[in-house]
Amino acid sequence: MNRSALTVPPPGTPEPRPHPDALIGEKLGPHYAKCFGCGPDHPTGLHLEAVSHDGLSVTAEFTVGDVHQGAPGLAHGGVLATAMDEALGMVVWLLRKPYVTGRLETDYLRPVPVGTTLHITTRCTGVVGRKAYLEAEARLDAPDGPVAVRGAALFIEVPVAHFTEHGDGVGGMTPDREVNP
Ligand SMILES: CCCCC/C=C\C/C=C\C/C=C\C/C=C\CCCC(=O)SCCNC(=O)CCNC(=O)[C@H](O)C(C)(C)COP(=O)(O)OP(=O)(O)OC[C@H]1O[C@@H](n2cnc3c(N)ncnc32)[C@H](O)[C@@H]1OP(=O)(O)O
Repeated sequence: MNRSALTVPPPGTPEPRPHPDALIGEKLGPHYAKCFGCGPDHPTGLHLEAVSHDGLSVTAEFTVGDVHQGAPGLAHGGVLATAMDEALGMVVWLLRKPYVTGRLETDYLRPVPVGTTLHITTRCTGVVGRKAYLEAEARLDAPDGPVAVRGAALFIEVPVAHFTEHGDGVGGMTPDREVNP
């Protein structure tokens, strides 16, 4: 993909490892019930479901519904970027520190019809200080289907105060998924 240097780790950056207490090889629950990306209580959200893997990687599935259209019968590009953002955020969750998206790059390679299940794979390629470098790929209807979207991102580690000062705090986070218990 056309990827800026900002989302590629500097040469020599060591391979990142998940936190020793991170759940690997397991289904990752939603981090917040009302989250547009993963929350089960969101009526028109993406309801993204993900599984973590060794190597600081996540696979996730998202089925495009009627409520996700841009052009008639096709997924909205912003919704697809959201799906990538969510699946990328689930990877940094495995570092068990709070992160937010700083930069998100998206390349759209194929249209994604309503009814498609996107198989998304995301991976962390390096962590330098507060910066986590990430990449993502979404394939049509199967883990080895045609690539429809590629993504890359820079996530920035933030203190928990980021959420208490700017949002409604961390009360909605499920207790067993706390970042820093
Ligand atoms: C029990 C506790 C529970 C807490 C739970 C909390 C969270 C849950 C965590 C995980 C949830 C699990 C899954 C997540 C699911 C979904 C993921 C969605 C994530 C999002 O959807 S989240 C919303 C959108 N997101 C924002 O709402 C961010 C708004 N923004 C800011 O809040 C600031 O902007 C911030 C904090 C980003 C930086 O501000 P700052 O002042 O702290 O730091 P600063 O600016 O110094 O940047 C430090 C270094 O990052 C470089 N840098 C920064 N931004 C860059 C950019 N855009 N491009 C290239 N480089 C960039 C600088 O160049 C510098 O680099 P260097 O150190 O090399 O100079």
